[in-house]
Amino acid sequence: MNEIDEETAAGLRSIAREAAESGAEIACTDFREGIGNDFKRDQMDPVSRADREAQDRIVEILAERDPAAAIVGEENDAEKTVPDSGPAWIIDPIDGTNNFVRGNRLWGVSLARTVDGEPVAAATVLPAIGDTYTAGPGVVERNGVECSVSERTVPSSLIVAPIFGLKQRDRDDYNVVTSYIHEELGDLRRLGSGQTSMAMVACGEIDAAISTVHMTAWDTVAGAHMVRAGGGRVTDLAGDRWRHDSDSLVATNGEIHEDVLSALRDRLDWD
Ligand SMILES: O=P(O)(O)OC[C@H]1O[C@](O)(COP(=O)(O)O)[C@@H](O)[C@@H]1O
Ligand SMILES: [Mg+2]
Repeated sequence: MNEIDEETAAGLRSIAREAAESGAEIACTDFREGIGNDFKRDQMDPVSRADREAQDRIVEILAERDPAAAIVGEENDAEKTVPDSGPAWIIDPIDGTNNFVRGNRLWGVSLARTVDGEPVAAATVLPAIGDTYTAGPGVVERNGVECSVSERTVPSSLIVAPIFGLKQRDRDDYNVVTSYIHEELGDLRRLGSGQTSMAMVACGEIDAAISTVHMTAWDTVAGAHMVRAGGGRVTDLAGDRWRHDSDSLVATNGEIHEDVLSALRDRLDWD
């Protein structure tokens, strides 16, 4: 973890929350208004005016409050790569756009602040549900109340979210992961928002989130930081510490981590 002093960390966390809330306010004006949307890669990859305008507003705020930091963002022409040196913000103006454009409340505005590629603060705001998750080094809060990962270890009690699998090419892996969950664990949650899924792991609402493939920084960095801040563990399938450029992501409450990794590796014939 990067060494930054407590006051700086608290300031960055508060900027993250304020900027995410401002983005959320913009997005909410279009929610359930039947405004329509375009598509990027395919029909399961929508983008709306709300995504673009929320990101623009967030960028404005960050440029004013933290001008030295680079900005990485999902939409518009923002930089797409997290810099390995110096400060940066990573923005997903709407994580869960498929839910958003259908009028489903499960979408969030998510921000992470990194130093040298490692997160130091994060916020994920779910305005339509009313939950706000924030994290600094070693602490995660939901609506201002400190939280932690679950303590569940019994396989049949675990609820796990696959957070990948929209792309057809990932469906074989996705089927392996869902079979594992159905055959060995308690239940599956597929929320349509990776950031929300990881915030929920951080606060013990679910027990793990899994992707067997690389995911973009705006879908992952804030959530991975929250899981660690809540006492959980985030690695790749090999068990190495997860980074924004890792080729897979396994985020758990920590207790179950080795068992989940080993079950996944067995089922994926992974070496
Ligand atoms: O399977 P893929 O294509 O990597 O997409 C998975 C990602 O898509 C999402 O469900 C939706 O992301 P956006 O709504 O920001 O486009 C992410 O939360 C999720 O983690
Ligand atoms: Mg998005």
